[in-house]
Amino acid sequence: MNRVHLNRFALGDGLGWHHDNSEFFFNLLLQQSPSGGKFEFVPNSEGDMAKVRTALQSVVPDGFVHSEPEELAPGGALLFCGRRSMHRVTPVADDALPRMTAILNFASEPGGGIIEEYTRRKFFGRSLQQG
Ligand SMILES: O=C(O)CCC(=O)C(=O)O
Ligand SMILES: [Fe+2]
Repeated sequence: MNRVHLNRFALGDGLGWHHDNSEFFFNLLLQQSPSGGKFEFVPNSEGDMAKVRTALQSVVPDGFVHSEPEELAPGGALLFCGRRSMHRVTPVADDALPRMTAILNFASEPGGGIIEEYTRRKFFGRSLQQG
């Protein structure tokens, strides 16, 4: 395992479409929002610009975007290859409960899949590195 982080998505928070640079992650759902805050993905989009462009359009064909299973409840988990399949978290639309996840990222080589300074700041708003 190369990295662990906790995500908390409150009202209006989401995460845009992206591919991860880790090999895969274990995503433990701690709390789900009643509305929005859904994990969505486009299977096998890595290197497929047509799929990437389609996902970025406002209207996508039926069945193009997949979602985490409806029955995934807090305490449930996903094993996901975020390098291979573009994914996002839709904005949370309810201020009663934030979506909260614990993400364990795995790399096959020591030091692999480390996220760069720019991405750390964009994702997390801060970084341990100075400057
Ligand atoms: O919090 C989630 O459910 C997914 C987060 C994610 O895609 C990531 O941390 O790279
Ligand atoms: Fe991700």
